[in-house]
Amino acid sequence: MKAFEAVQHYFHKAAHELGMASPMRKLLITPERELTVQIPLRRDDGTLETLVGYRVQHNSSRGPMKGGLRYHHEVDLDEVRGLASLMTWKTAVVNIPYGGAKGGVTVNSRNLSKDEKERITRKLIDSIHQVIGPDLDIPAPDMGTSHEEMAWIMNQYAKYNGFNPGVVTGKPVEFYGIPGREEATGRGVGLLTLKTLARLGRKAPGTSVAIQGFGNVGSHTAKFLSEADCKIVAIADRTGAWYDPDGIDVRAALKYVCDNEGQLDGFEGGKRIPGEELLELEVDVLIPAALGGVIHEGNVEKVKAPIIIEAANAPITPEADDRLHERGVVVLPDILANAGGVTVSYFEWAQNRQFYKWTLDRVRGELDRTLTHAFDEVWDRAKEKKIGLRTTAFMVGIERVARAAELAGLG
Ligand SMILES: NC(=O)C1=CN([C@@H]2O[C@H](COP(=O)(O)OP(=O)(O)OC[C@H]3O[C@@H](n4cnc5c(N)ncnc54)[C@H](OP(=O)(O)O)[C@@H]3O)[C@@H](O)[C@H]2O)C=CC1
Ligand SMILES: O=C(O)CCC(=O)C(=O)O
Repeated sequence: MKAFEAVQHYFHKAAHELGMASPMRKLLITPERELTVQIPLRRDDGTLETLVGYRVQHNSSRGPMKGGLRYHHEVDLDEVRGLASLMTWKTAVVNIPYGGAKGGVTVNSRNLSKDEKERITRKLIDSIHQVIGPDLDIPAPDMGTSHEEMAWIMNQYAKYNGFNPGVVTGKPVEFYGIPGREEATGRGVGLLTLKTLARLGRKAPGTSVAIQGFGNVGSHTAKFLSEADCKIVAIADRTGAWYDPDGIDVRAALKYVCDNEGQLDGFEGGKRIPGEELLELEVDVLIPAALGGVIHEGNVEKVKAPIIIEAANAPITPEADDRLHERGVVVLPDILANAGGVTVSYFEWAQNRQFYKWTLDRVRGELDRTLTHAFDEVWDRAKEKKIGLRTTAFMVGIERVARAAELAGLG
């Protein structure tokens, strides 16, 4: 199943539980606008490459559309469509006043110099500046992008539309960003992992955790959970996976990637194992925090963890999700588990609009409160109605979006 079809599958499952009629389903599932743009890239060596970029604006019923920008060689329109629609349900589950969007450029971000990344980012904004804006569509970081690209977006957008820092979130803290955005997704994943453990009557200290992906989300998740005395037994990035049943020294791993261009290659704090084996380890908690579709029909029977927290977007295919559900594996779905990032993006946007600075304590406090509320709502309803956590999270999101669409007169 392709990315957008997979999200539609979950949508229809939840819409069925809600008894939603098909005209409303059609309205909510159909993206409002999709843009495909050409990005000519002059490489540092003078050669010309033509890249393709996308921005899909899925739904604006609840407010300006919001979602990250991914630079990855597997990006295509279908993937961006799927991710954009996930954003619609994610912002609704945590009840922040946004719709959903996502963007991407098909390029291997690891093969780009900083100057090349800057040229790509500015060209992309040249092509989409009319359809983004603080009241329209607000990009943010995702795989392969960081605060640097967000600063260039703010600057390039200003050339067309004037200074307005609320056009993009995830900016450098000293350049209209907010303290705590960089850690926010991982902090949220960590916090909701602890809440899941607590609801299952398990204690955090000593809980073994394997994390796939050691970029923004994976590394901050590892840090948060190791500080909560969980035992991080495996970590991985594109260069491989590292395993130590006694626990990896997360601080050493963080320092290592900091000193080695963001990658774990050469890290000596664990036994090197093939990347795919990380997903099959006997651990209490498995946290995919990299690509989509990594748990699929081909490997789902080998996945042994009783708890999976979806830090990545769409890391489990629907076929594998069904099997995990049948086996009683607890899966905390992406639209709830990784919503910490967009939640703090909302705080950044609000701060930008007020020209007022929030403290890190305030950001963390509000983030924890927002996520706890959303988690409790989804968990309690799922248990009460005996419906899976993913379907329940979609139901909560869909209800809010449908209600807004009706109130706006579109229903
Ligand atoms: N950034 C955010 O705020 C949010 C991100 N997400 C989702 O979280 C996931 C990770 O995003 P983010 O951390 O921002 O991205 P980053 O680009 O910061 O990091 C991605 C990480 O995944 C690793 N990776 C890539 N391919 C593989 C692979 N085949 N096997 C193992 N590891 C791999 C990368 O390794 P390497 O460095 O070697 O390339 C890197 O460690 C994505 O699914 C994203 O959509 C969700 C919500 C918000
Ligand atoms: O911070 C944001 O606005 C979006 C983050 C994102 O792309 C995501 O949650 O998948």
